Amino acid sequence: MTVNPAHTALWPAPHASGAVDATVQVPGSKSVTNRALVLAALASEPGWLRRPLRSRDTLLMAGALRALGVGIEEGVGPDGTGEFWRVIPAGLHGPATVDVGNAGTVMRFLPPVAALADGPVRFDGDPRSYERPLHGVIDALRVLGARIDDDGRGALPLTVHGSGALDGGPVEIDASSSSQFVSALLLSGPRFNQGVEVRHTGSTLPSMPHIRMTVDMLRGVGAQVDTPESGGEPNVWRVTPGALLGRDLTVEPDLSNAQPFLAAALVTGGKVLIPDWPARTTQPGDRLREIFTEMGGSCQLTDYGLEFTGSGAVHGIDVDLSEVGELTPGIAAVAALADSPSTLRGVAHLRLHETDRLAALTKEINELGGDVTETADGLHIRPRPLHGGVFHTYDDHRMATAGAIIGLVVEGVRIENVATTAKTLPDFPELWTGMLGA
Ligand SMILES: O=C(O)C1=C[C@@H](OP(=O)(O)O)[C@@H](O)[C@H](O)C1
Ligand SMILES: C=C(OP(=O)(O)O)C(=O)O
Repeated sequence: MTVNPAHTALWPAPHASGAVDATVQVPGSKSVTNRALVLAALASEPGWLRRPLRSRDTLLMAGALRALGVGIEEGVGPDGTGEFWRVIPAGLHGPATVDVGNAGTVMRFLPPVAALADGPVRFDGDPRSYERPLHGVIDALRVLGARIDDDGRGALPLTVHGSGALDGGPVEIDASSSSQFVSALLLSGPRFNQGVEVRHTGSTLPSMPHIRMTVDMLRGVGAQVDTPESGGEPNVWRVTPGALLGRDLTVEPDLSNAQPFLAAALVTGGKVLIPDWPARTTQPGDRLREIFTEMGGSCQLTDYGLEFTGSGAVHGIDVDLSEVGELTPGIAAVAALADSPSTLRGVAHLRLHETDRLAALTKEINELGGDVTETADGLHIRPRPLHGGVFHTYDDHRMATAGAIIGLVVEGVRIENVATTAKTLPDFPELWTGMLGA
């Protein structure tokens, strides 16, 4: 967790002069867009993604698939339907080079795709990508028949020597450091000769909604998937080999990226409407309805979207976030402004996210006068009056949005490298000032 010396720009986080009252159109989900791209690339016919997220992580995914030979055409649909991407699957070819940036979805979901290519595919990325766990994918692919050159650390950089096909079959992995290991193997599973049976052997498994999203989207393109929830064995997922359909999919708004805007209503006692909030979704951000209600707000899901209202009071919370880890920075920011202490649990794996999120949140909130301590698997947050100062982001988009939440009620917060929000929400500064009516 080091401050990036290349990023000295400081963004004065806007201070809210009163209760916010805004409608915020949140761009598409990163997790849905990148799964949809992979599934469309592996399909046996062209497909469409409407309102895809255009951000660093999704453009890296699209760029990588193009490098492997997949056609991705971009366009704008008729009035009101927004942008679309048309994905035209093709034979997957190496040699190719993939830049994963610091995108967990790209570094985990694409090595199994590369194993199906007909030549070597080299994976590289940001310095932080070398530290993020990948052993679950590398070891599993070797068991399933792939040849991979790496430096033995179970991490990037590496080369997958695709041979045009992969045997597949049963494999055991420990996915306690990232659910994306499971998702990665399942997404390409229909294209393995024997399909895949993934058995998770670790003691914990984070981010279950994201695994459900993978299963749901696989079924949506015609794959047969057996899961623990559909009567299978606990911790075992089975994907049958078979062709995938091309789909016409409209991407839901990113509910985790809706978080700072909902938080704005909560901490200012205001009101925010997020249009197109899905009535049914696998996105973990949907849990915010419950979490932010417990922290003092109230919400109503209507045909227009989610209307979230702050009461003026912000309460602490004791909550297990293991299923929804990516919400932790935003919840920690709200908790630092609450009227009682909070305990956030079940998120030890966040130490290996974009940055060590537990250390980064502790340090940055405490430097504004807060009282946060790290626990073995989370944070203990005792609210104290905060003051302005620099909020470092460590190349982590969710640190930047967490700092912005605090800046709404604490004057003089300056966010270092707010541009890091481009990972999943390039328009964040404009959406944020727009919400405040600036
Ligand atoms: O599959 C996905 O789209 C994601 C899974 C989660 O990863 P971990 O299980 O590694 O936390 C989540 O934190 C990440 O933002 C997106
Ligand atoms: C953990 C995250 O991303 P990634 O997909 O890179 O793991 C995140 O977006 O909070």
